[in-house]
Amino acid sequence: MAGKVKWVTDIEKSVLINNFEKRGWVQVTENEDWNFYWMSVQTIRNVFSVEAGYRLSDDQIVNHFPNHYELTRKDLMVKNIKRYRKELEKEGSPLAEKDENGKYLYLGLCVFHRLMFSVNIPRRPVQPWIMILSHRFKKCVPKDSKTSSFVSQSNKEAYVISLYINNPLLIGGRKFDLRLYVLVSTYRPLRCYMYKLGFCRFCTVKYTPSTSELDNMFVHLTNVAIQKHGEDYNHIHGGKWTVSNLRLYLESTRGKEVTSKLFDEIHWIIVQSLKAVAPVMNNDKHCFECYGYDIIIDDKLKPWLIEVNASPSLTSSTANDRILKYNLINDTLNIAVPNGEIPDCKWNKSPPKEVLGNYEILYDEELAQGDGADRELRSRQGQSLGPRAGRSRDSGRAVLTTWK
Ligand SMILES: Nc1ncnc2c1ncn2[C@@H]1O[C@H](COP(=O)(O)OP(=O)(O)OP(=O)(O)O)[C@@H](O)[C@H]1O
Repeated sequence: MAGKVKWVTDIEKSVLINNFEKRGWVQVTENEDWNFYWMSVQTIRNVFSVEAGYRLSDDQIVNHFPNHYELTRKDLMVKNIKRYRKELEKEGSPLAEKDENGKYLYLGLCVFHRLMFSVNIPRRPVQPWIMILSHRFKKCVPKDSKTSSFVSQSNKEAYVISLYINNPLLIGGRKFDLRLYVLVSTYRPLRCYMYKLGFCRFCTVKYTPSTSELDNMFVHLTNVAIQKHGEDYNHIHGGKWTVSNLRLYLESTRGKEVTSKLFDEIHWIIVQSLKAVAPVMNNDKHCFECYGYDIIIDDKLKPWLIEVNASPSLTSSTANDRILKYNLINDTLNIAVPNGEIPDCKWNKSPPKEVLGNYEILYDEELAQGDGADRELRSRQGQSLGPRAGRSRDSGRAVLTTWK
């Protein structure tokens, strides 16, 4: 058995197990010597807890960073993005430029989320809020803009409340969101990859911003786990579109230039969210992580980051889904475990292009060295102003946003 990777998982999904078996890896239990552990977020907490006293050896790797929640908990993500913006502002970075109303011109990345323990909603305009409580959803609208409060059955639990995007881009009258996969192999230096085969998840019932339908989950929540219980759920396509279909649709209905700008902005948001958490992330050399980014596009074609998932679902709702997720894991393993051999966590985590499969480099801090904020901004302004005015010749090596 020497020389073969020994794997464990506590997530019994065929797309994982088929990939391990295809490589001729050997299954062991967590109490035996293992090299590769694809684990849930609960297990990673235990592995890295002080009480566990676990020390991973150089030939062991895992699929999470210990404090991934700095990115994947909505309120912490917001806190980190705010801190990142302040730091850029202090440095006098042009990226932190604001408009005349004090709004960041380039760093308005995500929906406003807030962790709350009481029931008062921060005072804001009449826009609805979405409240997430113990994985169950309750939506609420301020009763009126002055009181901005509502009655809760329990005020002991923690809530995350988020400003609700009530003007989503609709296709066929339906709301959808994007699920994009992003692999981070190291945070310092930051190196991340974008998976080309993301998808859109559509609601089964036509959208209306009317408050009378606010309780209708089939109108507002794009989660497959919810939509599959809808009367109109289609089990063949599962209410999904590939991102490339979305791109084609937008190019033909809105034009190539705005579509390109939208995708550039999506890539920009993802890179900036990762840069915001990089300084606080425990960049343990045994770790890599494949995140599921959830993005909603509004009717002005502005993308909003809703959430980042550390354990994106590996459940397959359709035949295409199964192929996609199998390939996602295959390509992820090819990057995380070079040549499928016993891992050495000290390798430089810079795989050759040939093994990337459907991943492409989204950002590589080492290649970007010397590019600096000015250059990033120039490329961003170039995109916003139109036909790539500010793009510099080789910046595309480092940042995907400049060569899509
Ligand atoms: N701020 C928002 N504006 C508009 N729609 C939203 C917003 N937040 C969430 N949604 C909708 O609700 C759905 C579920 O939200 P979200 O993914 O944040 O919940 P969750 O409980 O964290 O779900 P999971 O972790 O299972 O993905 C999203 O897919 C999206 O369709």
